[in-house]
Amino acid sequence: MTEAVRLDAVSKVYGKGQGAVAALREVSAVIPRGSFIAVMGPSGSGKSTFLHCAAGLDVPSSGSVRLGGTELTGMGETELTELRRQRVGFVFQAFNLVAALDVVENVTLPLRLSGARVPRGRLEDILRRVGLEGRAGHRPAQLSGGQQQRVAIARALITGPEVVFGDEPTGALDTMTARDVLRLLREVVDGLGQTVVMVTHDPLAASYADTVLFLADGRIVDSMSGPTAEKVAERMTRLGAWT
Ligand SMILES: Nc1ncnc2c1ncn2[C@@H]1O[C@H](COP(=O)(O)OP(=O)(O)OP(=O)(O)O)[C@@H](O)[C@H]1O
Repeated sequence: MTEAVRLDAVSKVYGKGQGAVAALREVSAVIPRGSFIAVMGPSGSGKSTFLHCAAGLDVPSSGSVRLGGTELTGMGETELTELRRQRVGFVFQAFNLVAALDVVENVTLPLRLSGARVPRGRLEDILRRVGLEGRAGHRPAQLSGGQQQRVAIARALITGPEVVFGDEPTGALDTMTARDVLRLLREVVDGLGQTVVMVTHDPLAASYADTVLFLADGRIVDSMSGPTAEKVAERMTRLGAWT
């Protein structure tokens, strides 16, 4: 097994003194390359903090994060920015597209920002995979929510990242559209060998993953392979998420 991401005893404390909050407490996890991982847990359990530390968006208070063998802890902000631009992709709940740019311009933005050439073949392949080949010249406002999230997924894939991180990527979508987007994420794992790590509140979304990690109070308290929506919901209820 090759490791895409490895966290060793990662802790994150926000604030100081009396007001300090331990968002992560010595979390260790290995994310295998080519796997689809969902991160679940009650509100405030540390899911976003986990994702941000794993992706180099946030710096742990202690412990080690490695992306494909590269140690992130100790890196300066310039180095981290470069790493985020070239080696990871992000998909957010709110799509975060640039309204004034069309589909192709949004998708290729990460490459253009780093001064890289846009490989035509890859652009066409990715647009086809996400089902947007007929929409290349459309602006975000001319697309449905599901289509906008497909643009965001294409933008996350264009640099050929080692890992795509999703923070509630289906949180703003209706159930049917969310399913389409989840199927697409599953396809990029199965078809492209992409690694995907996704935070979600939704047991159905988590059921598309290979493995679900459950966080509670800043710790990984459980994991589940071959999840079903029912089993995930049951586990979440036991964690007190919905009481
Ligand atoms: N920038 C911050 N400053 C202070 N405390 C923070 C900050 N970010 C998160 N926290 C705290 O850290 C803990 C974990 O937050 P985090 O956002 O990681 O949880 P979460 O599981 O993603 O929550 P949710 O499901 O509600 O989005 C919470 O107690 C939160 O209030």
